[in-house]
Amino acid sequence: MAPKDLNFITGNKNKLAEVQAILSPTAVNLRSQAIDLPELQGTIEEISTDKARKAAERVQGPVLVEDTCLCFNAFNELPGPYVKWFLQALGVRQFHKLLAGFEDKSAQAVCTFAYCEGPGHEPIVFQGRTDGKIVPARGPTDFGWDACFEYEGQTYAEMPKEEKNKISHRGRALAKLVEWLKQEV
Ligand SMILES: O=c1[nH]c(=O)c2ncn([C@@H]3O[C@H](COP(=O)(O)OP(=O)(O)OP(=O)(O)O)[C@@H](O)[C@H]3O)c2[nH]1
Ligand SMILES: [Mg+2]
Repeated sequence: MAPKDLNFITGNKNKLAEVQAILSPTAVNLRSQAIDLPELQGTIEEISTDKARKAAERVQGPVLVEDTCLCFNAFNELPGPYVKWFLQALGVRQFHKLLAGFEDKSAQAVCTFAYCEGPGHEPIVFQGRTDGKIVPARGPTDFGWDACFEYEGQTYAEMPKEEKNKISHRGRALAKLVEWLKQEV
């Protein structure tokens, strides 16, 4: 794969750290600008592609953006793209109580990257999904809902970072992005 410059636009430093770690063994040169973009209400793909178009307009060049959803099966996929506001309102210690009245605690973490070549270009989407379940918080609480998302007996927060990145929604989405970059060159 030839070196490829990507400008990752995100206001979330934890996302950035994971993307840097996952892409570090590849030929991608990652830079980033911390811009908190307005987000549409809509399907996961609509939100990510709209975010990419807005980011490309803002920086007047090629951009990579990402939107993360947490979909509860008992909620028919909600809170999905709106999880940020639920987490902010409840805090990570209370987050699992959302599902208190439901037997089904299963959830999917969904990460959707959108790459846009520049203003006026159609964004391309790369999505990764990981199945897990929502549990009372265990492990460090410094990143989002990591402490409440259990995958095969461990919460994301309890896993060493390299382990999380291997099986995470973000790791899986970036594997698709890297495959695409290889074919592009
Ligand atoms: O425990 C977690 N493990 C993860 O792997 C993860 N990835 C994102 N998140 C959180 O889920 C919401 C997504 O919202 P989101 O995609 O709009 O992100 P954001 O607004 O923070 O940044 P950005 O939109 O500027 O990129 C925000 O609350 C993020 O903190 C995660 N939490
Ligand atoms: Mg956001």
